[in-house]
Amino acid sequence: MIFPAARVALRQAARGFSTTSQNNAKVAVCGAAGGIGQPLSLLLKQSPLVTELRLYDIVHTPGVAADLSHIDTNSKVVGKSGPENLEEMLAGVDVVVIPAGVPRKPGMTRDDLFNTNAGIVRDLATAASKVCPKACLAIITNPVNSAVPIATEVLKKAGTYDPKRVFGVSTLDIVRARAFIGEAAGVDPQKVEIPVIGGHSGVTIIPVLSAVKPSVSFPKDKIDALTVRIQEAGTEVVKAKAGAGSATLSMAYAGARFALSLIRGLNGEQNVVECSYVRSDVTEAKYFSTPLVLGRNGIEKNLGLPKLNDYEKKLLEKAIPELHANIKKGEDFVK
Ligand SMILES: NC(=O)C1=CN([C@@H]2O[C@H](COP(=O)(O)OP(=O)(O)OC[C@H]3O[C@@H](n4cnc5c(N)ncnc54)[C@H](O)[C@@H]3O)[C@@H](O)[C@H]2O)C=CC1
Ligand SMILES: O=C([O-])CC(=O)C(=O)O
Repeated sequence: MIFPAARVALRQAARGFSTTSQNNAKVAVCGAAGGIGQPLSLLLKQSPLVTELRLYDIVHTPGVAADLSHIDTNSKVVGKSGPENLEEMLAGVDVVVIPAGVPRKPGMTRDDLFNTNAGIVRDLATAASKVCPKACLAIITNPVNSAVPIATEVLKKAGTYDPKRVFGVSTLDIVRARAFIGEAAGVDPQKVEIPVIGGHSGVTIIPVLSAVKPSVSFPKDKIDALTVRIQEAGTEVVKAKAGAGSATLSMAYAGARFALSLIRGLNGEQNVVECSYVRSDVTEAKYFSTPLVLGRNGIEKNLGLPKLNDYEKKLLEKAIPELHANIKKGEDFVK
């Protein structure tokens, strides 16, 4: 006979929610004092899946850590700033989330951030390769399309590269697509499922509206408008913030969702699926976002391209040359 409490514990363990040894995720946030880093760290502090939160930035992290550490959840928070403390903050963590670097101002493209942010991503990946070589890296820093190849080349040089563990975070594109489709179709956005594939900038963002669940049928002009809005949503926020940065709160929400999905996969939970920009042989582009099953080793399985209609195939054709250029720029920076 199994007691009810034991039955619940077994069921929870099977779903990866055990509160015993499985639930022991150490997460580092690099760029933790920034516009994304602070609310992202708050959301991670709220999760029972995170047992230790390490906050790193070049400035202000001790204050952010002191503040968060007063929250009555069962995780330890430490925060140190300055490059001399970077390796200590990363040592032995399971997941490194990277929202470090400058954001856009109106009139800039994500690629305009390359010169400043490329070196930041390179240095953080270098430190990770030394002190947490098995960690999953979740890169939020723009331009994501080039930042993931940069991290990859650094890890390859260090001999610690595992393509199953390096992710570009494109979750905000899915979050936005759900919000906009929910609004347009009059349905609860939380019930909307949609793959957004490709990369994370302008035409490389490909919402697969033909695959929306529950199935909705929009007229052609609405499909055009929704597609462009999802592709340009980052710019919509940059314009609205009028010089005060880009999306931070929605990105923190999306970044926390992605980091927690990674941890659920690492914990052995089944059927955790997220789209993310990763090393890929699904299209001609070396890196591409498609739905992935996340598991104990990072990517368990790449679910590949969803079925595309002719309109979406044209979007894909337009995305590939830009992805090639963005990827090459990132690779060349490290080589
Ligand atoms: N992937 C995505 O969907 C999105 C990406 N982003 C990108 O995220 C990045 C951060 O954006 P925000 O938080 O708004 O910027 P922010 O300027 O508010 O914060 C960035 C933080 O990074 C820190 N930083 C700078 N150099 C660092 C280094 N070497 N090591 C550690 N930390 C360092 C800064 O001190 C600052 O606290 C930008 O590149 C932005 O374009 C923003 C929104 C969505
Ligand atoms: O637009 C930006 O610069 C920030 C970003 O990636 C987004 O909001 O999607």
